[in-house]
Amino acid sequence: MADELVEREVAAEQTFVDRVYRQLEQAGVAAQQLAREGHSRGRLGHEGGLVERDAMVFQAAKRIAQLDAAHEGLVFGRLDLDAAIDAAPRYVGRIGLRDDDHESLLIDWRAPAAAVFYQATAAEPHGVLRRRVLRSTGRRVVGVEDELLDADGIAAAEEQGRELPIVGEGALMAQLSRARDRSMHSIVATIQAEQDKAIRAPSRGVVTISGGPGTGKTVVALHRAAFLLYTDRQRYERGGVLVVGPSGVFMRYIERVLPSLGETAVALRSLGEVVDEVRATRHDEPAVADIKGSARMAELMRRTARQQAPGSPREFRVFWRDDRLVLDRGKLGQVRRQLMSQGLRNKQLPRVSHALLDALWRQVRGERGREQGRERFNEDMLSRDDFLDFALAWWPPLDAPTVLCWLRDPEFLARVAEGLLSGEEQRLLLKTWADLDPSRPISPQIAIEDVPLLDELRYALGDVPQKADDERDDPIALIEGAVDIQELMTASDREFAPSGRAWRPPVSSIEDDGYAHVLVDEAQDLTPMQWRMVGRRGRTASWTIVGDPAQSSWPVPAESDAARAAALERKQIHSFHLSTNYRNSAEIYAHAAAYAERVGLDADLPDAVRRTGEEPVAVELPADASAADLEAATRAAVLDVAGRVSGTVGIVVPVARRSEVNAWLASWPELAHDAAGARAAIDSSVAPSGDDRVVVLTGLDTKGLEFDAIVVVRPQEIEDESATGRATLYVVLTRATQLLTTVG
Ligand SMILES: Nc1ncnc2c1ncn2[C@@H]1O[C@H](COP(=O)(O)OP(=O)(O)OP(=O)(O)O)[C@@H](O)[C@H]1O
Repeated sequence: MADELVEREVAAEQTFVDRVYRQLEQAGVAAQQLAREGHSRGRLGHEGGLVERDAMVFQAAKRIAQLDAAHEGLVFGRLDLDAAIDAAPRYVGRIGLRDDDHESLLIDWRAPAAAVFYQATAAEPHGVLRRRVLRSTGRRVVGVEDELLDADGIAAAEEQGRELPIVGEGALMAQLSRARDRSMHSIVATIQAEQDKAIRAPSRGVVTISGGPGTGKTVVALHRAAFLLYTDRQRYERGGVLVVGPSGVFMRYIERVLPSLGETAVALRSLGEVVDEVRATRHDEPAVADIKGSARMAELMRRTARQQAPGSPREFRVFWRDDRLVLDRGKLGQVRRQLMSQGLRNKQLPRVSHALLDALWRQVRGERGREQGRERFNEDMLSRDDFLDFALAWWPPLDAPTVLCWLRDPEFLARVAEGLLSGEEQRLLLKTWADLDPSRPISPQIAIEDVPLLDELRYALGDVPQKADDERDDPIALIEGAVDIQELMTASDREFAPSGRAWRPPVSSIEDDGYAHVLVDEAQDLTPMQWRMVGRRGRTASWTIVGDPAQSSWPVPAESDAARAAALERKQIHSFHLSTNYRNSAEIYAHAAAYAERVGLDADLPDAVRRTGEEPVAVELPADASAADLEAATRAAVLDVAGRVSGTVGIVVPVARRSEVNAWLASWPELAHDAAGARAAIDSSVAPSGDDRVVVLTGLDTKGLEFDAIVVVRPQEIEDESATGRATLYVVLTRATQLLTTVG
């Protein structure tokens, strides 16, 4: 009987869903027609606007269908309201859709009319009698999950002949228990009331979202990005939305959420990719990362950007008429200081030749020379290769990678680091910079921690001014300094560039860095230097900042707080807090919370709502256990959990054991062929392919991710690995949805 009832309800919903898809196909036809007409009609008045909207809806729906056919349907929610409000059901979907009469058929989840779907509770039903979530596979409805919000209301409705049965076990629990795969999924169907408030917060100033592990901070922030695009598409599409997360692995984990909501106009960048055209993927060791992240590096970069280019000429001599003119160190020093005082280094390029000519002209004393005058002098000088070569070699246009490479020289570093860095700190930095080579692309040579330094240099150097085309052959423009830098560099490069690399202007300009909205995830981990870098992208933006201080891996929180405050200037802050852990089973989270308490982390402890009956398992090895014992115990643990969950398994290891454990995995035949088809991925940092179910990660790699099962190898070593090892281990212990085993 109960099954029959469910079947009947599912069939009824299928009828509606079929209608939605038919309507969508019509939108598709309209969209194609629009494309054929070259958009000419789209801009004309009311009718054109409607056709254009059809096209947009169709495109968004196509993207969603491609991405999520196997998981989530376009239509996911239904509300039955008090007849006094509306006796007809209202449907909520990932996009909005109208029928032929332009009446609403499906409400976009972000529209004000859909808010009640998320905000109604039994205590405050807002006129909602029943909330229903439709579970679908592609176009097929496979189940419904109902929630009763107003029992008296339903009884009254049934008296009036409306049938509103309650079926299913609750959408949230069904959603939370599903097996995890390699991607984060959208939660549109089950957004909870406290999350909805953060998603729909007005877009002014800064919205902060805090909460303990697994409370949905990341997924909520992404839905907020989609909400902002919906509410003010023009502004956010034109200005851009930047989402910054901790790692490439994390960005790949979250990259499907926004497209599955129909949004693609968002830049997802890991901290190693925030600067255009730069892509760093590896971390420095913790001691080096701590130095490179500290606010002192801003001063170091400022000083570096003001140094004379190593290897540049220090003197210029020329005969003109009856005079021997000399620019020696002292005179050049004066010109340098004068130019530097006028603004950013590259911005002075157009003034360089003029300033040098001034200094030379002051030395012209002979009668013949004075009589011929300054104009003639300028013309003569500017037609001499030796003068132009000198000018450009002495004050070359500089890009940030070239200047960063200056720091590989110990003497240079000692000079600029005076009073800023200890000898030991300089030694640690040199270890990572000694092999920098300015003639090779910079990205593969640098660590994630170097990227903010490059950005700092970009801003300290300034952009190289572009020369207007009509000034090309104008000698006056040349004197004014509008030299064609590219052409002249070719000559001077031959002599002065370290390896003959011709200088090219960077493609990106610091003026193009700004976004309309900046969303920072795992914000507790940003170093002061990273805050400065991200801050530059959001000077005029609204912000969403997401984090949990107890999960922080930055050792000097006060320094970071100051940098964060500076990045946000005096923007108004609206704070939201999430209090339910949707990831971990209650058993796993109790274990992690007890750990946090034991080691003295000041953790924000959310409630975990889902019980599985599976307690975490601790496998204890004797202190003198051999490598073979550790491997055997790890293998047993991994095979055990891999056999009991159908989704992903993470093996978390100390950094120093990473390659060792990867080698083990490669030699375990069971893993390659286990019953559930698990295949070992070799090392997460090389981007395992999509169907790999088992991955090896270090503690820091796990930030923001989740797995059905986690096996932690030697947790004590992870804790001892860095100054913030306890927080890292706490992160690791909060990654599993179903099973947690530690092998210690
Ligand atoms: N309302 C919801 N409905 C269904 N699933 C949810 C909901 N809220 C969160 N989740 C799920 O809970 C898990 C944790 O979410 P998320 O990763 O966003 O949490 P977080 O607060 O960023 O975690 P952490 O700080 O530990 O990295 C995800 O699988 C997410 O899909």
